[in-house]
Amino acid sequence: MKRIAVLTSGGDSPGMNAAIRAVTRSAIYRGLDVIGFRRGYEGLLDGDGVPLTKSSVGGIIHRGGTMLRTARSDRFRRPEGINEAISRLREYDIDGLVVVGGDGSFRGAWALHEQGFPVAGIPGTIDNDIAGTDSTIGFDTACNTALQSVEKLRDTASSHDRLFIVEVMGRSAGFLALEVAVASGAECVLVPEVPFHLEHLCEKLHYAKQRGKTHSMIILAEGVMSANQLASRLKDTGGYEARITVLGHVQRGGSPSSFDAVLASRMGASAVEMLLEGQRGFMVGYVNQQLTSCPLPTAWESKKPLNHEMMALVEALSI
Ligand SMILES: Nc1ncnc2c1ncn2[C@@H]1O[C@H](COP(=O)(O)OP(=O)(O)O)[C@@H](O)[C@H]1O
Ligand SMILES: O=P(O)(O)OC[C@H]1O[C@](O)(COP(=O)(O)O)[C@@H](O)[C@@H]1O
Ligand SMILES: [Mg+2]
Repeated sequence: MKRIAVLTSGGDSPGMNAAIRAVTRSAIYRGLDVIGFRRGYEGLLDGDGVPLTKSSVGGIIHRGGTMLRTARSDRFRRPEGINEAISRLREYDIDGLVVVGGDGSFRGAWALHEQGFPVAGIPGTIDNDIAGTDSTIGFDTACNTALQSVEKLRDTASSHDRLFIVEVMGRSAGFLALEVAVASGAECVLVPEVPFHLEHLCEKLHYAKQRGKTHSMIILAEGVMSANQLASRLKDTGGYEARITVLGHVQRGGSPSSFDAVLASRMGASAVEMLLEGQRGFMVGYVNQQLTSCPLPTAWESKKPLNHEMMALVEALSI
């Protein structure tokens, strides 16, 4: 292997820059050239590659977003897109590609692998919805960003004796919502993995009030329904007046936490080492505090389970 490429794809996440830096510097350290493709698979199809050097990835480890930018690419999904991408990689003399992204990006990387192209995946998404790794790059930072906001909202909720609904990201995964709910001491958490029952939620709020609670926080993952919808259903069914806050894309920005910067650095370096060892079509994972690798389809073939003990904890600790 003489030259590898790296790209970031799907939703950005804090720590992606640290991963780009680690891939680049460890590859150069091992005598390889590195090309960065801008705007994910879209940029790969456009041939938008730039040489990455030791200095061009300097000063980025602490920066949120991704210096290579990212995109979602419909063109790439088509069979001709995959073949075109491989032609582009060959034009650039690339021997291996490192994809930093989520489950969708890994499906794309697997399609390249199935056409015989060497690929490695590094899990980068705030959703943490990737099986085969305990944590994805950006999840810890997003939890801390959301937590800061929930703590501020708790101040005003308690001062005014109010009910708040805080909508966090997660179209089909409740990892972020659950982590933030436990860390903030929220009264309720609603996640896509657990069926939602309005009556049950109203009962909970009712009993909380009876026990003397003057304010409550509901952490809602966006995949369940919007905060607006939940607020109007709570009003119609239980007569509850809720204030709502939608945290939105603020959760995707900011400097990576030390956990994410270290995770990204370790995963980036491992991806290069594993490619050099001859591994193909794999994802780097972090399981029980060890770096691991698994076949890319592990990421989406099995659904990563939510921690049910943590779900129960939200109930038990908000009495
Ligand atoms: N089944 C698939 N086959 C090929 N490419 C895919 C597939 N699913 C997703 N992709 C590519 O990966 C990109 C990023 O996927 P997306 O699901 O948006 O983000 P993430 O990787 O963060 O989950 C998509 O825009 C598309 O180009
Ligand atoms: O930035 P967009 O296109 O609005 O996407 C929002 C989605 O991206 C995420 O932030 C991250 O998801 P992916 O990592 O799968 O792209 C989700 O939590 C959220 O639902
Ligand atoms: Mg995804």
